[in-house]
Amino acid sequence: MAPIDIPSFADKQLKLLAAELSAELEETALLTATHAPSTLARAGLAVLNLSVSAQRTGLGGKSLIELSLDPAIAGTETQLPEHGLRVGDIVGVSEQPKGAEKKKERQDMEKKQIQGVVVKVLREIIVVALDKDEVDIPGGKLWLMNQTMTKLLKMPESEHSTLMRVLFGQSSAVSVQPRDMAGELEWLDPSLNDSQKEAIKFALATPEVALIHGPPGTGKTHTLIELIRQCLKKGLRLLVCGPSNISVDNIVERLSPHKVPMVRLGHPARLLPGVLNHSLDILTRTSDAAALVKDIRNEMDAKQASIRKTRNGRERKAIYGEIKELRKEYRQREAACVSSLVRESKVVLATLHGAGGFHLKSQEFDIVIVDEASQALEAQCWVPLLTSGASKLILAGDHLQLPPTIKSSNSKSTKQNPKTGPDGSNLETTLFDRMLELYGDDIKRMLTIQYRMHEKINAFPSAALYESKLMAAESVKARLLKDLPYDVEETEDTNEPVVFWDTQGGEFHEKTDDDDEPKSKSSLLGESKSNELEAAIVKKHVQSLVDAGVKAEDIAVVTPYNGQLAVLSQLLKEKFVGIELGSIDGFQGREKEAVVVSLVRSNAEHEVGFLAEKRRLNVAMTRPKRHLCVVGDSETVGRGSKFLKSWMEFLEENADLRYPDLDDILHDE
Ligand SMILES: Nc1ncnc2c1ncn2[C@@H]1O[C@H](COP(=O)(O)OP(=O)(O)OP(=O)(O)O)[C@@H](O)[C@H]1O
Repeated sequence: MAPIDIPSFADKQLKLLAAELSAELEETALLTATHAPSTLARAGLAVLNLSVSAQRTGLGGKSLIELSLDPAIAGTETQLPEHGLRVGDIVGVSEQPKGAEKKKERQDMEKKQIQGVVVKVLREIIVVALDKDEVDIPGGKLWLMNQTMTKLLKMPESEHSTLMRVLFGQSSAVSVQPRDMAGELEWLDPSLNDSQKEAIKFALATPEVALIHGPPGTGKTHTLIELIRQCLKKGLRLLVCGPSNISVDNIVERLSPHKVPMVRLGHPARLLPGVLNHSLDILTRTSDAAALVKDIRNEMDAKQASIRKTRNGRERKAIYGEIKELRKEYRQREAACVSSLVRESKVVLATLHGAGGFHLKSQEFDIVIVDEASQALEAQCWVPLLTSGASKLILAGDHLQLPPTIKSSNSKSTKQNPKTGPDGSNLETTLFDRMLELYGDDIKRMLTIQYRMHEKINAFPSAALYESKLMAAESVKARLLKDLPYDVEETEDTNEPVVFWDTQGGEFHEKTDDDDEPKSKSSLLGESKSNELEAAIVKKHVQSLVDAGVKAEDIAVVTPYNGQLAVLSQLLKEKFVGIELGSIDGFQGREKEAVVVSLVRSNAEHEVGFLAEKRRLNVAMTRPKRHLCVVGDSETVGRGSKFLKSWMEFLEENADLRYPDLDDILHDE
């Protein structure tokens, strides 16, 4: 594989990120007048809907602009949404395209972007010092974008670390030899399985970059906990990140019983209550070092009180002076307290964008670990990589499940426009994907025992996607609904791990939601499809599970189409209180005892749309523990792709097959 040029990679990513933002804005502008959370905003890479609330000249004659939420959009809400921008971040500010703007106009706006550095971040404002003195500040609604990629673009070659060069294929990754992994490790967790142990040994032995490939339910986090503890035994310092707060908190919670010296960065209001005692903000107030800070606070309060008692103007002025000095000291001590807490922590945990914070400035780490790496945009992963100075990266994820959602069509890998390779010209390509494309399977180890699914549910994904290496653990391989720890009757459903309701025959036809609606609106909802008769079969199946005693909260129904979700909600939500209904994409990372998948597509043209994405199907079929029920038209679906054809064949041979009777269904309705 040819080495990748870093500046041109960063440049392509920057253009794609800008296009992605435009695409999202276009969509939200048409759907609603107010702003909706977007992928980039959620990823901490952008803040939308801002306006300039003040402008002044700062040190060195630089223009400073103060940005806050545009009141025309935000109404009474003044607090900025979570954004991850920190003092020192390079940002671009530009006019926010309106949905109606033509592509050319939008591109012109992007060109007019002005660059600057964040100098102040408060709850309600962000102040940016502009790079150039005389610039036209754009009018109207603005957006601001984190420019980690700009940093990468502008970084001189002499500053590129060995790890960076390896990540771009400019130096090759040193491959790990069996002898490097030969020594016996003393395992801290006796329950680890062999593939987990192998992955840990591999990650420890790898000099630069290692991938831990964790298919559904295989204990990625379980493995990372042992890996972190083993690294600590070797005296290494770690920066551990994930794309979401919950992914990071999950690790903090599981490390906590092991008394690891760690600190979690991030606003306490966004952390799980169970991890608060590791939050940097909280520790700054409660630790021993905090006592010194508190003493000064008390002294300041006492002085403040004495002012009220003093009538003499000169004395008052003197006390004010003293308070000012004390305040300075207070700030210094607080900063020292924070920095010593961080310095003493062998493990620092933060979201990917949170890792860009000033707390980590001049902090050195040996290794960056990213959990759920195949759900993160590559631009996000570069935040901890650029701040940490680490020489090694460990990514844990599963590239065979869904990547982060991308809206801009010029970045999406579609059938007509297949993946364009690892050169940065596709936002959907994650760092995890790119490493696999660059170095192949030698760079990863796969976890092969899953602790979720019955072996019959496991069989197809294992064979079709995981080279038949994925096995069900002894403890789960034969679990059925009838064995649930509460009273469930033995029926043909509760005794069966995989059921397929095949609607072939053309009677259960799909409906396109724009059949009776204006096209533009429905295409925004993802050209949504629904299938009411199929939904009726779902209802019948759920009813029979519930009649057998399965609790509604142990059942989930998932579908790829929002249109079908709306139909299912109407039919099931009130009748089966506690049942979970969701899109397949939204259910990634979750599990349920029983899962019903409604495939929707049934048409004479054999069009399957969204279903052609095998990573989506993989997510759908790997959510259940004890019972998977698929409802769909094998004639339509089976002709969608090779993968779909083999899935339909598998179901026909292995599932408990059911053919619905239309009269029956209509009668039940
Ligand atoms: N070696 C093991 N022995 C027994 N149980 C295990 C082992 N490894 C993982 N598990 C169990 O498997 C389940 C999934 O593990 P964990 O939560 O660590 O995985 P995850 O990576 O977060 O999940 P997923 O891979 O599905 O995203 C947990 O209930 C965990 O206790």
